[in-house]
Amino acid sequence: MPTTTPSPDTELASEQEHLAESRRQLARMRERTAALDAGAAADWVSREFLESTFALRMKQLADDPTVPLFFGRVDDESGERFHIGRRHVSDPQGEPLVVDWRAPVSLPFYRASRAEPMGTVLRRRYGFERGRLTAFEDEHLTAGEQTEHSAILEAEIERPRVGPMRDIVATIQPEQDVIVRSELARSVCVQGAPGTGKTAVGLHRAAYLLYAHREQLTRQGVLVVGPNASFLRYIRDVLPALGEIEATQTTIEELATKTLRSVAPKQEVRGHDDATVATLKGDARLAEVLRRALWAHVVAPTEGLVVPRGASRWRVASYEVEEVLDGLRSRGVRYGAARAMLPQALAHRVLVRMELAGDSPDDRVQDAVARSAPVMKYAAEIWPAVDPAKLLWRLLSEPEALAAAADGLLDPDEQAALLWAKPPRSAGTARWSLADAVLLDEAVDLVERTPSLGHIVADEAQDLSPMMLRMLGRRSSTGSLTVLGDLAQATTPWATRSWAEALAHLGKPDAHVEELTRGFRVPGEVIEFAARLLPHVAPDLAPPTSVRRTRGELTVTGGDVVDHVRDAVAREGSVGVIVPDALVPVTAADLRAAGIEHAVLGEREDDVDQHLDLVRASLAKGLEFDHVVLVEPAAIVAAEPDRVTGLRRLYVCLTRAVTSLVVVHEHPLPEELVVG
Ligand SMILES: Nc1ncnc2c1ncn2[C@@H]1O[C@H](COP(=O)(O)OP(=O)(O)OP(=O)(O)O)[C@@H](O)[C@H]1O
Repeated sequence: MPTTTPSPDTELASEQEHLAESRRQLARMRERTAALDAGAAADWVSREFLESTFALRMKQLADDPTVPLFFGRVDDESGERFHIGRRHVSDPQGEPLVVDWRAPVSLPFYRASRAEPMGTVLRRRYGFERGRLTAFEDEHLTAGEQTEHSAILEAEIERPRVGPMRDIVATIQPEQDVIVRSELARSVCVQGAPGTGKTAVGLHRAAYLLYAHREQLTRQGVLVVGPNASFLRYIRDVLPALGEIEATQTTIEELATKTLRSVAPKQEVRGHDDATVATLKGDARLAEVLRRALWAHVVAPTEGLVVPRGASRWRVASYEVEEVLDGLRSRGVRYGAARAMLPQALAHRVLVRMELAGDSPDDRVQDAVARSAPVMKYAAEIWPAVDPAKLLWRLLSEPEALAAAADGLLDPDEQAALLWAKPPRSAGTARWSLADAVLLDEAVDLVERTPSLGHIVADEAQDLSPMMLRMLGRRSSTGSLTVLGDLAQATTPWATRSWAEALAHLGKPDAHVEELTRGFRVPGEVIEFAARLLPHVAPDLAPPTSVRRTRGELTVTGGDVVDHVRDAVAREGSVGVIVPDALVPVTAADLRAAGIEHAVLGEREDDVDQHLDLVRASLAKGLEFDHVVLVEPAAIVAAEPDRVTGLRRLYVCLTRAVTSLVVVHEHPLPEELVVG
């Protein structure tokens, strides 16, 4: 057994002194940064850069007395010891008092075991109470101890959940750490049962990569993509708590809206597609339809090019122009880039004619010819500029345009389904749906290459359509991805069927797929209950297990929802009342009438900070609460377009509880949930 408190008082006192000294040194580092003067910079650009660098550094050096400066220690064989914390702290001589958890020397803290001690003789974990170091616990990795049980680790996993998600830096598990520290060039896909820490792992990987490749990733950017705004609010504090404020956190809808606004300012996603149409619009075949529709704008010339210059008239025959077009088409560049090359390519042909006639024109002549009115006009006619929004608007409005581009790809029924019932008069007045905006993103990229970021973390990726996956794929074409999800929790009609398929759409077919099955959220009794649905929703997946010591409390009952909520609210920790979407108004009214204060998730900016959240079933994904009151499971299932999706939605809702789950129902439970 590792030794726990009570420990020798002197050892505890010495650790407390180390903490106090680390805090003093952190304060010194902060003072030094505050005294740095950006005014000495040579010009305003450098000054702005320095000022923002100093401001960032000040934020990173902020000391929150409630957050321990270090949480662990490793002693190696040579007698060196390293205290491990969220940030690096050193003394004036540069000697480290605390090393960053992401530094290579911290690795054994997460990975060393008795079987593989990695040169480490001791691993120490610290217990804190309100920022005060109160206990420690040692594991001697080279001694012949048998049990690997940590009370401090267990306490961290068992702690009640309050407010937004917290970092897990003190307790990252070896199988999670392998993902967190996998190299930047490598794309990783994590399939994981509910509560196995996918979101946590993705965020910690972003923090790790930003540390290990700071300069590159600050330049190229890191993006975290989550399913909706409430989820982003739930995770928003994790990266800043790890000192990382550079990563952008967003949703697919926000990304698509940005694209929409880039072609049609002030536009919003306002339209709505039914499930069949949205699924069709999310189909990867649409990428080919768009590509064909765009490139069909390049037309074979009916006449050759004539360029008057001085007394001469230079001619390029139409068959030669066709050769030029073929050459540009086969270069593998975007429509817009190839279009920009056309005048020069035509001018080059004119130059060849001049040379054949005995002239010796130079580059300046070629430039002048390329910029001349006849060449520009001719080029614009055979290779016109295309507005991506108009391109899409035409495809969705004009049956002939769609038929021409979709021939052999979409059958007549599919084409009919895609067309707007009442086409808007112009692209500018269209009510674009989310699926449309995603198609627009594809069209924009066909015209002009979308810049790639350094790394993207895509959470709940099982719910993305092929076209949405392509959207993220093009934003990481030269970067890498962390793809997180659970096929059993897929609830969109266009959800992916397999990770191999999703990764192919993302352009990363070789990404490594890891599976996590040890659950840190849902206690045993609750996860076993939820897992009854697994054979019906994802028969190929391994059933999740729980590492929680407590078995949890599961109650399946009738009675008044308000009474159950009242009981839950009286307990420690957060409470989520998860109801079928349609029951939100009546449940909110009942809670109000009973004087129970609550927030309706998704309605307010501070929703995830509340003690009690009323959560519509369709918004529960990714969240967790100490106590969950789940109302009318059968109605949650019935609200979805098909049974499997309904059962998956229910599986998501059943797996949000950390301590207790009360299922309240009047109608019979779905039969898949009843065994025997
Ligand atoms: N190593 C760990 N130590 C302590 N807590 C952990 C650890 N890993 C995960 N957790 C906790 O378990 C809970 C679930 O984690 P997370 O939300 O990342 O899981 P998930 O796999 O994304 O779940 P879901 O599929 O339901 O969205 C969180 O409270 C997280 O802090």
